[in-house]
Amino acid sequence: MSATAQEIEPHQLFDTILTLDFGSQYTHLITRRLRELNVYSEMLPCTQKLADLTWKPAGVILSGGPYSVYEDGAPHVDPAYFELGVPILGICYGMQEIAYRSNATNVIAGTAREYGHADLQAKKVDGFVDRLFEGLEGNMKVWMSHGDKLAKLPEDFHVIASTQNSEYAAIAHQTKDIYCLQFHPEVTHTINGVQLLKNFAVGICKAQQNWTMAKFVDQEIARIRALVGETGQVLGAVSGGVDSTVAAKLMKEAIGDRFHAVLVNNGVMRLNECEQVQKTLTEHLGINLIVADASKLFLDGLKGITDPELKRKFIGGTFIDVFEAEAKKIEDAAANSPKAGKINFFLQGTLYPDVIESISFKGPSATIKTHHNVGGLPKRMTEGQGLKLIEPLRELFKDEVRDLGRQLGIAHDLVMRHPFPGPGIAIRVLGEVTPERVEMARKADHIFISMIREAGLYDKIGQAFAALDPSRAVGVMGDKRVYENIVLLRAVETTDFMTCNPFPFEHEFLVRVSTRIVNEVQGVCRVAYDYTSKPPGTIELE
Ligand SMILES: Nc1ncnc2c1ncn2[C@@H]1O[C@H](COP(=O)(O)OP(=O)(O)OP(=O)(O)O)[C@@H](O)[C@H]1O
Ligand SMILES: O=c1[nH]c(=O)c2[nH+]cn([C@@H]3O[C@H](COP(=O)(O)O)[C@@H](O)[C@H]3O)c2[nH]1
Ligand SMILES: NC(=O)CC[C@H](N)C(=O)O
Ligand SMILES: [Mg+2]
Repeated sequence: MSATAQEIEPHQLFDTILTLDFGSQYTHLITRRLRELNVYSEMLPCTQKLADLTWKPAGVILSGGPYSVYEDGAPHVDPAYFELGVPILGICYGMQEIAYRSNATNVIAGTAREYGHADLQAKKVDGFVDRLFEGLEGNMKVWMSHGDKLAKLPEDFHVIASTQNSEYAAIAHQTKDIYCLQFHPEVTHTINGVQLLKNFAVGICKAQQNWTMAKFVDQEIARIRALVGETGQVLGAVSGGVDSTVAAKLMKEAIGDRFHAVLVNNGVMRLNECEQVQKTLTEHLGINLIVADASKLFLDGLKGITDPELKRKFIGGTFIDVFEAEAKKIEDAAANSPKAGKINFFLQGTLYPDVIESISFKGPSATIKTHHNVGGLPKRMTEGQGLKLIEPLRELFKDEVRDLGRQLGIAHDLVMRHPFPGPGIAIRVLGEVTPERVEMARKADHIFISMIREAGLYDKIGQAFAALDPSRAVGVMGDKRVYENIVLLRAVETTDFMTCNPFPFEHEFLVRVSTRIVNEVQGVCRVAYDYTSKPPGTIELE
């Protein structure tokens, strides 16, 4: 990355609150809540040394975490942050860490663990420590999740709020800008938690609330131009999904037709999807999209594969083969023309949750599905062809990407599309994938999604699709015995796709969908609705 491109990273442009992650499930919510307040925030692992940080945060938050500060091997913060001269807020583990640093006997295992609601009473101390609870002087419902507690007040600290169980529910240093909360202000169960974070970030750290999408667009376009230079060419894998479409539009704005978008028809896309995506991207967004039809290659190769992970591996690997071939074709076609030149960049729609997943301080975490690991797709491409990655969305959450899409003038329907996995219908045809089975799943999915749209439910649902079960069932159709396939419908409510609940359709609606699918999709005689939440299920069935 060139020096100019480095200079305009968001944390250089916006006052940034740094959240150091000690492994809590809620750490990313701290970052989210601050950004909702238009304060830019980034999350780094708790092992981040201040000396290795290339920018100065406006304030530092130490998150919660599953460890006990007094345990062997528990993570500890680099003491240099306390000499940086910016305000510090410790949340739960973060609070215990601050107390422990002051004196190791300050933190002990509590006699009663405390999970859930608590009634908090803020206390006026008459001093600058009152600023954290400014405007929140009365009673407040907060959410606790801890087993350890402070045994005594660290030296030079005041109690600024208590609950019945936690005498030290909030404490603050008498002269330095150090604040600690035993409860979690970042979860929605803490009523007014956002106000507390605002008091810290805006009131105490003096961070400006100027993180907006409009600003991000300008800044990101400038960054891409600096990175790619005057002649650089960029290749992008574009699926028609929200992330790659928004990223592609941004590239188009930044470098025009030096951006080449490629959609791979892998034979497991939805009904008419490739045609529609091509039309939308070309006509509506002015992006020149090449559709590489590799459907036979994919479908032939999928023959006989039943294991979900093997399907993903085969599809991922074949994607790369196709992209490599396309990159070469584009270069060859431009040879001896003014546009001749090597493609030296590859666009990827990586989002912040993927980044968080890979940097979060959780220790070795189990891989549930390979797609959760960042950068699986283009690794061989980037190493093999020496392509450099461009990831314009890597600081953004999904709803921020949607916001960015609207900012770039992308139509509502496109911006609000449900996510669709790269391996497509191949992981929705459970067991072996054959062209006939793909066709059944595809038709059933089309009926289900069209009916959801007609009922005005599409935007209320996080993701919906039809899948095909590997077993068959007996039915009676037109007085004849049939032994045919079972379609599984899945629709979920979710905001972050990490957890979900089944969507509560009205019974009558599902009956109507079922009737249409059985009537219209040849080879299907049963329809079932999946009521599993995540966890223990996952959103996809494979
Ligand atoms: N059929 C395809 N052709 C080209 N690239 C694809 C295809 N399917 C997936 N990709 C690439 O893989 C990436 C990951 O897919 P993913 O589904 O996570 O994102 P998306 O499709 O852009 O957005 P969404 O999450 O809304 O579906 C895409 O951003 C795109 O770069
Ligand atoms: O690009 C992708 N490649 C995959 O292999 C893949 N598997 C799941 N998903 C999508 O990820 C989200 C969470 O899905 P799960 O609960 O099934 O893990 C949901 O939005 C899923 O559709 C994938 N996306
Ligand atoms: N949520 C947390 O940060 C918990 C901190 C610590 N592990 C405790 O149980 O008290
Ligand atoms: Mg997709």
